[in-house]
Amino acid sequence: MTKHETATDASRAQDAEAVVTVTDLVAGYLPGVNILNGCSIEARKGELIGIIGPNGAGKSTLLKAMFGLVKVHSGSVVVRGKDLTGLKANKLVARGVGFVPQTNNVFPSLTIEENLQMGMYQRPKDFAKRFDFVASLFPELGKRRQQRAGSLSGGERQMVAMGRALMMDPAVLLLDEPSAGLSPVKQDETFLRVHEINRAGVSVIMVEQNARRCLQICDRAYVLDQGKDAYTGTGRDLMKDPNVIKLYLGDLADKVAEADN
Ligand SMILES: Nc1ncnc2c1ncn2[C@@H]1O[C@H](COP(=O)(O)OP(=O)(O)OP(=O)(O)O)[C@@H](O)[C@H]1O
Repeated sequence: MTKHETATDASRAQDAEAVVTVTDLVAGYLPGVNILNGCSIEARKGELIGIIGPNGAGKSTLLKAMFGLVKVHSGSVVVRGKDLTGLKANKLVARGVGFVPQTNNVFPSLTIEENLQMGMYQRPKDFAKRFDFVASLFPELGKRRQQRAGSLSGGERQMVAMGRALMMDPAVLLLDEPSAGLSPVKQDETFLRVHEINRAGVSVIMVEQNARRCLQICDRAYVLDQGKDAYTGTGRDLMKDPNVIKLYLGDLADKVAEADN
């Protein structure tokens, strides 16, 4: 049974408090050129939120704007009740926001352990405790802590990058296309790990190109179009929504119908 099929999980999440509320975000890389055009999303405590949409819709830009890497022109990013709009990344990390970029997300010349230390430079005394937590989610990282990250496979690097972001005990983890460039088997493994991270109590906002898998594991998702949240709902509802299918999903709905039968 996938997560979105458990009614109790869904209703629990609906009652939960908001961890992140993004309201009417307008942001872009260049003056006068907005990529986000009034985008609003919310993640409640314990939720796994998917962000999908066509190429160039602004999915990665949304995460970067939330993480202080793209200039916000208007709108707000509120985390656990505090307005953190436009704060720099290091301040956001200290306030409970973790971010895993899509590429160049490990230090290849450093060992796994050193990579994880880099995630904790603001709170080094808690290293051992947090390392144990990360190693409980990713046992391979614990066993191979002295191995250089540059010698790891793409899937293993993704785990190091997620592990590093988890070191600061984030309330919300922002993941930019964690399955990008991985084989189908490794993609499945990565989604499983994301699900486990979420089950360990971390709210997750995940941008994904692999819409079908994303909608299968998330509690709710947003479909972005032209820098705005065009549709939202549970994964299953979105897969059946004619507007979403027309905009983005194509023949995905047939596959869902097949799976239902
Ligand atoms: N560093 C940058 N400088 C200027 N424009 C950028 C930059 N990065 C992205 N853009 C532009 O912002 C728009 C949205 O890009 P973004 O990467 O957020 O889309 P996306 O929905 O994540 O797409 P994809 O699924 O293809 O990764 C695109 O038109 C892109 O060209």
